[in-house]
Amino acid sequence: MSSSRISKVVVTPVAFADPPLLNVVGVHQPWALRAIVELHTDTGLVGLGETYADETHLARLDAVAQALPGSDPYDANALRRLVVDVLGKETGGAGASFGGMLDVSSAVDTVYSPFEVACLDLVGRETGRPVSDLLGGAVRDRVPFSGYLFYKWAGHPGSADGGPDDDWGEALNPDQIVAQAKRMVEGWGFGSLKLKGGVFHPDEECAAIEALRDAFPDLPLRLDPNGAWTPETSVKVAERLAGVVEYLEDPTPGIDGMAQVAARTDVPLATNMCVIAFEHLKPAIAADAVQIVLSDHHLWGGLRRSALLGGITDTFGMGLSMHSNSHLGVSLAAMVQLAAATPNLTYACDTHYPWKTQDVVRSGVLDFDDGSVAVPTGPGLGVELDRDLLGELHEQYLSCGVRRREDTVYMRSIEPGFTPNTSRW
Ligand SMILES: O=C([O-])[C@@H](O)[C@@H](O)[C@H](O)[C@@H](O)C(=O)[O-]
Ligand SMILES: [Mg+2]
Repeated sequence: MSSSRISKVVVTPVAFADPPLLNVVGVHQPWALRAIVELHTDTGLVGLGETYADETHLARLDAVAQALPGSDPYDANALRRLVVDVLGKETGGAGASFGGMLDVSSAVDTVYSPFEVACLDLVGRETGRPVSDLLGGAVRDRVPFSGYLFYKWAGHPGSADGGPDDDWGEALNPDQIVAQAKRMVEGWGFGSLKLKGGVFHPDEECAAIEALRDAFPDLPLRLDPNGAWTPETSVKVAERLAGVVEYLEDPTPGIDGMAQVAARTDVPLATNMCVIAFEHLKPAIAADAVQIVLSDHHLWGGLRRSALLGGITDTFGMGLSMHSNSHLGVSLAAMVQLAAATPNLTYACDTHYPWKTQDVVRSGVLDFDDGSVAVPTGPGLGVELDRDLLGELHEQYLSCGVRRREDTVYMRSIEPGFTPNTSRW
């Protein structure tokens, strides 16, 4: 049993510049929000976690933060009980939604996650072992990621008061998507590519995938329209892209819809939308609705519960990949430690990392080489906060005016008639 106790908890909301990336529900706002969690111990250690920073979520994090001092960082079960208890009092256990696309059935897993990660970071620092060791040991020394391609505008309309433009340029047709992919592959070495769809008619998005196939004959490809298509359209797309994509991700909403598609195609179906909690696994497996689950420690209740998810997918012969949202280096370190200790990670992980230009961690640890990140072998997560950068990104949070992710609201401020494309085609 450790002698260290959590003595102080600091939750810092930060904002970082985000390009106008398009998706089924709208477009990314000029600023993406994250919260950095610091757990300080009475022995002078600091453990780190990172999560979403929508204001409802922040209030829940703060409520847990107030109750945490005095806790034992080794006692994950007590931490979980504390989160359940605090959220029960504060919220009645209501769920959460991020960006109008990611719903969580219970806030407990999402709130618990950054504290669990920070506790594991602390335990790793105290014992001198990387977090991957605390999850069962690394089975790989590098973690592969896929290049995440987005349709996007050249810049944020009205960016003078909205935030800085990016240097990626416009990507609204197959040639521009191929150019974006070339930059990703040349700059980062990605060995697979994922296109975020749900923006244009499926024929246009299939044409982009076919252009990527011509440009990169050897790279596995994925298309994720976040449920923009009906089951019927999904089957047609699967027929067209059979042998071209390694999987289709959430072509249509819901376990029932995915099951209808899966029954009519051999193209594997992946999800981070219809299986987002443990209670969804049984009906999805029974209906053979999905062949690949995208884990995400931010949403599935931390690293150990994500490892449990990996065991369940293995048991049922399902594939396993990893979901991402706009994130910073603490999250990347946690993703890498988890992936390192997950034997059955059957696909390269998603990451939004190339889209950001700012971070809160010291550089030089999580560099991409050949599309993969070397697993840090030092104590804990293996990353250190840069306090100047943390302060800078916190100032941006205070001044940017964004308090929650609202892709649809932001899109409507530019295209007033916009309605989300869910099940549109
Ligand atoms: O960043 C985005 O716009 C993505 O669409 C993200 O919100 C999704 O949650 C995610 O990447 C996905 O795979 O569905
Ligand atoms: Mg997805």
